[in-house]
Amino acid sequence: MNQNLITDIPASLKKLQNKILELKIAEKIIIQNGDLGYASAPSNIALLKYWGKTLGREQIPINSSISYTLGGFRSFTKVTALGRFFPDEIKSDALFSNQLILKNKNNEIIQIPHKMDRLIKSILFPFGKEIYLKIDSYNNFPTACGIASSASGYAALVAAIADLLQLQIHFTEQELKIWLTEWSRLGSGSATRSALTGDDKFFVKWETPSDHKIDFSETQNLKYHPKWRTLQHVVFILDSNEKSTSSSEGHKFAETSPFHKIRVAGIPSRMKLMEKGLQEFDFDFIQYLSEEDAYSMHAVMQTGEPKACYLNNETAEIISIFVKLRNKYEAKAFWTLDAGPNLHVLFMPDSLSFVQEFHQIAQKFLNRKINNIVNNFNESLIIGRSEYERIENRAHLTTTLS
Ligand SMILES: Nc1ncnc2c1ncn2[C@@H]1O[C@H](COP(=O)(O)OP(=O)(O)OP(=O)(O)O)[C@@H](O)[C@H]1O
Ligand SMILES: C[C@@](O)(CCOP(=O)(O)OP(=O)(O)O)CC(=O)O
Repeated sequence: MNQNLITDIPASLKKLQNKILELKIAEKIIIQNGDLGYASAPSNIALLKYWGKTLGREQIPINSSISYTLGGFRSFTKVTALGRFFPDEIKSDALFSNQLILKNKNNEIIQIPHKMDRLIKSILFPFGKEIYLKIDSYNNFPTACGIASSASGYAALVAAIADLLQLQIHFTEQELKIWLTEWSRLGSGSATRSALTGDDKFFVKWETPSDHKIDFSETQNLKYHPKWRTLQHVVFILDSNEKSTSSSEGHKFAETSPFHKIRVAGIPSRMKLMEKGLQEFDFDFIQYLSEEDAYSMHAVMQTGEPKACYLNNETAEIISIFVKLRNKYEAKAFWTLDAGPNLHVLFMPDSLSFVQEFHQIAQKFLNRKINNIVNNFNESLIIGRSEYERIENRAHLTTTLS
């Protein structure tokens, strides 16, 4: 097996790779030195979490998940085709991993993870060694600390390559959807939930196949009651340092926890209940299901071997403050966590004063300032330069609480 290429790709995606090859041979897709591709993808926060993968399969989750799209927390990615011959300025950087160079907003070169290198090589397989990519990518929020930067990062990268290849023209809508969601999944599981284009992608479901021999995992937007449109989201940053165990590493230990099987067995019924709660606007039930699943995922993380504790003492302390205060005010708000200590709070607009008071009390209790980022923008994945520029000018995150 070639370790540098993803081999376990679904038949539907293989078919699309063949289509790209045919288009290339027919000279309908011609990529020249300097050609560009642009995309911007939102992050997402799972309400029912993906934790653990199907053994022996590439990025097939052990359980289905549901997420809320964080339209304001975005990755912005530009890819440049370099062709076989690198310009001198790139050569002098001398830091490319055969297929790509990743740069951040300050033009600093970032180490390219092996899994990203492998993804790009696999996507560009129909082009052999004809295309090398320069990648400029940045996030408008802290990276790798539990705000799912891998979700937006990989979805934006895949979509920018789609733009470079002009797949919006060459593929049908359904083909483009499969191409984007499946390559994003193969990059980072949670990225598939950030890879849907078009309006109204607030809540997204990613389903594990019912039969584990099936190679395809479906991602789709969920129907929801229109009242959810006013849902607000803020993340309280307790620690913005990169976590020591990446989510990808953490998934590997999930099944060593005695609670893992129990959690996974309960997910199908919870999925149904959550879908119903979203359709009917049963806020209290969504609150209950989300908080329970966040606790149960972290219980699995903390009881595996080796243990991965993504939380810190402050997280537990401020959750306790949150819950006590919510009970007092009967506020419409709930918390959730990713693989990190930072607290995500989702709430209805009439509970804003509760969230502000919670913030004040939590800061007093911890005796320090707690930075927060408010998600103030709703937009799904966008592809292409003009849309990228439109979004880049508008998607500024603000810290508006108190
Ligand atoms: N803009 C980006 N472009 C490309 N890759 C990115 C980008 N942002 C983040 N990544 C990749 O995602 C990795 C972070 O992924 P990881 O799963 O560890 O953290 P996370 O996404 O914050 O975690 P979680 O999904 O649990 O919240 C980074 O180390 C980097 O490799
Ligand atoms: C805790 C989570 O955020 C885990 C996300 O895991 P990743 O998608 O980051 O992992 P890989 O597939 O290995 O890239 C929960 C979730 O987003 O569902």
